[in-house]
Amino acid sequence: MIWYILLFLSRAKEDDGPISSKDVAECLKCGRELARAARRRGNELVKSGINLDAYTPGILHFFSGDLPPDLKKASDVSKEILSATKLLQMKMHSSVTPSMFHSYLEQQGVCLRDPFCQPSLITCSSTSKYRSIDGTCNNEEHPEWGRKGAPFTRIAMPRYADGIYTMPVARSGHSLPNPRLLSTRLFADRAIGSRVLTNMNVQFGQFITHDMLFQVMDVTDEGGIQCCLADGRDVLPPEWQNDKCIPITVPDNDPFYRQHDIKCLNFVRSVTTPRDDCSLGHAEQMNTVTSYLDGSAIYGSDKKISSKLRTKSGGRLRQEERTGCIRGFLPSVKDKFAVCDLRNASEPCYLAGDIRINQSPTLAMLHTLLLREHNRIANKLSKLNPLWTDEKLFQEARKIVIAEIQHITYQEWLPTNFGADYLRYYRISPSTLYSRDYNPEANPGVINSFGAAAFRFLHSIISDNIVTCPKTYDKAYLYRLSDYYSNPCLLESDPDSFDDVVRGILASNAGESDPFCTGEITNLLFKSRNQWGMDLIAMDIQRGRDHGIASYNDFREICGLPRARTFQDLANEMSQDRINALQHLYECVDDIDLFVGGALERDMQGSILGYTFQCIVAEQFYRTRIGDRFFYDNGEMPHSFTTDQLKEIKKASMARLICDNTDGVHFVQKKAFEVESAYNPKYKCDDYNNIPYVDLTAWKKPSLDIF
Ligand code: HEM
Ligand SMILES: [Ca+2]
Repeated sequence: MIWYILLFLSRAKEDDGPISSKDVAECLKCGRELARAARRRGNELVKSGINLDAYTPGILHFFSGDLPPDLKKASDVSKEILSATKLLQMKMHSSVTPSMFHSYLEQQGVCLRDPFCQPSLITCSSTSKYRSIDGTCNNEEHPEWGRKGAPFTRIAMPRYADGIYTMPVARSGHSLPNPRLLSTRLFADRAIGSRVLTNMNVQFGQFITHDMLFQVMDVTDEGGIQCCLADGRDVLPPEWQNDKCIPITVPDNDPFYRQHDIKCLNFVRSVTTPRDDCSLGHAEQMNTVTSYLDGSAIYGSDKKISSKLRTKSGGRLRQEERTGCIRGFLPSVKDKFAVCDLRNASEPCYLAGDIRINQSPTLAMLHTLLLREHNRIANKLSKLNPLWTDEKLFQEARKIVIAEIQHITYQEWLPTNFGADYLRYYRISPSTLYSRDYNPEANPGVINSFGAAAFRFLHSIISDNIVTCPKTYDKAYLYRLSDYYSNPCLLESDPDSFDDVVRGILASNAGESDPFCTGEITNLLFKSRNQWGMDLIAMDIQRGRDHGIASYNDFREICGLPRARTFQDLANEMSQDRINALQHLYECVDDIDLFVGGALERDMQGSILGYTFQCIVAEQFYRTRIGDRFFYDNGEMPHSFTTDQLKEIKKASMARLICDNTDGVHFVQKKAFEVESAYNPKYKCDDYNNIPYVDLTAWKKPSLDIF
């Protein structure tokens, strides 16, 4: 067999083998035509009325994802590359397996030639003291690393059925288990609350997710893609389906959807992007935001958006005033009904650096705190340095806000969730003052299995309700999450509402990190005015397959666990009843999806994750720290903070962020990601010993230092 592969590859290389250079050129040409035809067909389908209706879960899903126009070309080129790769594969002898084909492509290095694919023309100024908005030039050798629009990186070979892009199948060649069935059988709704974590912990997790990654679904030039009959009673017949459709079908006996007669949940494949050299090969998905933890959800990932968000005076971001409130609110979007699910135009719909901002009121609340923090800092800096220009004030305030977010993430959020011991073990914790770990060889790109599987497990800690709490703390009001998707109006019912939401999120417990998930996300996601919505867990499983994420068993091996040969080999990591459930649903232990297997593992001590997810999440946060030239505590760089400044930044905390940016929240527990207790009492905001204050006088410069 090996002999045959070698012979085959060497013949192919000499051009007189099964594939000649003429064949390759033909595949590239036809690939382009096929991709263009698919695009025309997609547009025609939408124009002929197969589109997403208003007030449906499908359209709300598209509200929180749009392909920026400047990334459309990359998406189109990648479709041409994928079609060409498929055509080339079809020209191969039938005995050529996907992995042999992969080796062939690697050896040959066949690339699409398109002006778009010229070696990157990014020019970097080596003296810039500040990060770029789009993530370019952070790494001086690889200015494209971590940029908006970069491909997600992989730490395992993809498991596409054809090795290129088709959805994965079981070892036997049968279909993998239905994602909705897996969701109902393994991720049932049982209201178990975390004993320790607050809902602020959940909200911050979603915020840093949105800073680091955003995979968007494919769209046509005419609008979003519909894969189900409009009433959800069935999938569309194949001749009416866009080729990016991967709808989730609902089993007949479904415990929830049965009563609503829903058989199909709309679902569309993610946008793909070429590798940097436009080489032929398997699909890579696109990250449409900067991978760095760099506040991109606040400031935007491209210059145009960033500029739209600024006042252009005093270094401030745009904000709106509200009667009865001291502090500002996020600016409003122009066309509210295009991205929010409002009952009337007086309800708010906000604009920020990330389009997902309005997905829930608590997400918009955290964005508002950070907007206020930026403007608070810009105002202080301007008082300290009256000669600083708008640009200087903006960049310095942005740099401080990003440093605070990185500090809160690495010193507060990660240890709370994953255990301080593990962070030390995986070398994630930064040092006491400066760290010197920047490694220009480390690609800070987001790992596909982190975004499409491991980090999504935190969907299990979302709780049913949004809680609000008045100043007196004598009552708590509960609002169902599903009544407020894409509608942040809870923040503005009256002048106290914003602070009531902050008090509520600090006083309410997150869900437990277990494979039980609230029906608010597994039955009612984006329900709008309907009685039913989508299933986020089924989507997580389907998304993992869409991205060709390697199996759970592959990741066990990558992370250092023995490969399981039988279901029983999982016994060290999982309880017997979970093993039994898996055995009941999957044909073979190799078939288990990463999302499912990882979610069912026992938690590591002190962590909300099991061994395999912990390993992937740790690898990601390690890369995010050591691969970022501008990481906040990097020392000895032209842009490094001075010792006095860094000491101040390291006083930042979630509790302080709340104290400084609310009108009427005057008491906060020191560890805001954990519930109040005897060991974590509330302190007054002016108790600077217990809730330290970041003193900005360390930023006062001699008056000549204007820029
Ligand atoms: C109310 C709370 C939340 C809602 C409604 C929500 C909803 C969603 C939706 C609709 C998607 C896109 C699904 C897809 O198309 O594949 C998504 C993706 C994701 N979510 Fe959440 N989520 C929430 C909270 C969280 C939290 C707390 C975390 C983690 C700490 C998280 C992590 C992720 C990740 C990593 C992705 C993939 C992002 C991407 O690739 O663009 N989410 N979420
Ligand atoms: Ca970012």
